[in-house]
Amino acid sequence: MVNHGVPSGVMEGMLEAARRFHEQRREDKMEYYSGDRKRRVRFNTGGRVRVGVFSWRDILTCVFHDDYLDPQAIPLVCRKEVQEYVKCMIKLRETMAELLSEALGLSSDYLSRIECMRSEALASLYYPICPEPHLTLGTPKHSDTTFLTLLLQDHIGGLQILHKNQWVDVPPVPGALIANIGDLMQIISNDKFISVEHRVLAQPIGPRVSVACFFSPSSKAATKHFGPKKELLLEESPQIYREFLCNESFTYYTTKGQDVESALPHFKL
Ligand SMILES: O=C(O)CCC(=O)C(=O)O
Ligand SMILES: [Fe+2]
Repeated sequence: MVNHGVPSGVMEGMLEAARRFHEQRREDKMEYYSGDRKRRVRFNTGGRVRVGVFSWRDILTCVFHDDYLDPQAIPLVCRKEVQEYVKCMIKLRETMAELLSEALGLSSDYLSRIECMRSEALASLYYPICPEPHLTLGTPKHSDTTFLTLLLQDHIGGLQILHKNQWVDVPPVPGALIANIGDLMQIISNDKFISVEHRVLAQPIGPRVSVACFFSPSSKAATKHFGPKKELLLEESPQIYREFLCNESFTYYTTKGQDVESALPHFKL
């Protein structure tokens, strides 16, 4: 868990704003209701995650391409908070990019230079109280498909990671953020970093609010090839994954990738 200088007021403000959006009248949210992934701001409820797998949650997604989204497009009830929070996420991303580059033994500006985290999708998640929690999940088991996720959760709990085949609780810690490695980071690190599988339980308590910031490449970088960096490939760690275009990975994730447990095998050599 990390938190490099995101003021606690900004985090609390973001959680409250997310709750405010979701607790509006249905008619006010429906303006944003859409299944079209090309829309920069969209609201969705429950829905199919994979064949036979549904989620017990509502989601408002705001997509910042190259760190930018027209403020007018953001719902007014959460506009100020979303802008402020994303500004902090962008700052924290720079710190994370440096730390992760160094952890890979690369120059500290490497991940920033390849622009693999220069766009953000900010997801405000709302998990209503579930009357029959044993029948479903808030968010089914998955690993994140992008490079990095910074996650903020409220005090309710329910997030779990899969560790040695066991589900382990990630208890809420006030003022803390969770950093999740995504599949694409696992690939370019040649398995030095692992994208952990996680899920959120449906619960008889709540509602639970969380905010996930998913980082993906800039529009310029999305047209370039990514793959394990040569410096990371040694005799004892031969190349596991092939090169890929981000647009290709995006298409895979939104089509066939929806029906497999993990998309990583698709990228193996
Ligand atoms: O709500 C959470 O705490 C996690 C959500 C999540 O893992 C996701 O949306 O990818
Ligand atoms: Fe996730």
